Amino acid sequence: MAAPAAFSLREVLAAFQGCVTERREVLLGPYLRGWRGLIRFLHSLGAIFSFVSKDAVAKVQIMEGYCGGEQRERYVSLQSMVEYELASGLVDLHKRSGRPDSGCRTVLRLHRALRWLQLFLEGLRTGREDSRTSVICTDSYNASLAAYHPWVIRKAATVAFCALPPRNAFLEIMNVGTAEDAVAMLGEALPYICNVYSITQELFAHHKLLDLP
Ligand SMILES: CCCCCCCC/C=C\CCCCCCCC(=O)N[C@@H](COP(=O)(O)O)[C@H](O)/C=C/CCCCCCCCCCCCC
Repeated sequence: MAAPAAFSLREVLAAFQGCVTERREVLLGPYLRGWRGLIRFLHSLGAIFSFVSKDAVAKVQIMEGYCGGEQRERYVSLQSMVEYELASGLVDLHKRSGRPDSGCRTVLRLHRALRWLQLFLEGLRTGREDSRTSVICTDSYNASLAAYHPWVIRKAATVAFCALPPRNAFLEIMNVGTAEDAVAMLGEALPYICNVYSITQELFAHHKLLDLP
């Protein structure tokens, strides 16, 4: 069996860069490719993060199922997905009904995680050489995703963060070159990630989809 491809920050950058169209639509193909790239990186951090990657993979798989399914033309962009799922009554708005998870609900979970990523990468980029990745990661998590997780997940996440390598070693395993090269590439990648986040936030707020159960 072929070994899984190594993580490439360049590919993640290209995916999030290619996500947004001139009409400010967010294309699901590149969006999910960006997530696949990030998950590859997570795998390289070891088994302690497997509870995180399992959940992220499950969510990406749900979306890939929709994007390759019978209604695939409705799942080209986040905008077309929201329009289709709302018009067809596919989204559980107040309580989960036992139906398959909607695309809107699933993307909302990834979208919240994207906010964590934005804060984490910005913390890494601007952090001092001797700053601790675990602290940057915990602070970013507490300022974003933690609000949506029960105690047991918050605890497990906080314990796992302690296993993260120091900042410069972390930057070096990004496969971009030196820590300085990685910082430069983060500076390039972040505006694209922020743009995808803001457009999605606006779209979900507009349709009152930010609290889906
Ligand atoms: C540019 C390269 C450097 C950074 C690379 C970071 C790689 C990160 C890859 C993936 C990020 C994690 C995505 C996690 C998605 C979590 C979605 C979620 O919130 N799920 C919960 C709610 O789902 P439902 O139950 O409502 O279906 C679910 O309960 C969560 C379960 C698992 C725990 C999630 C903990 C999240 C911690 C995020 C930090 C990851 C640590 C990365 C270390 C660098």
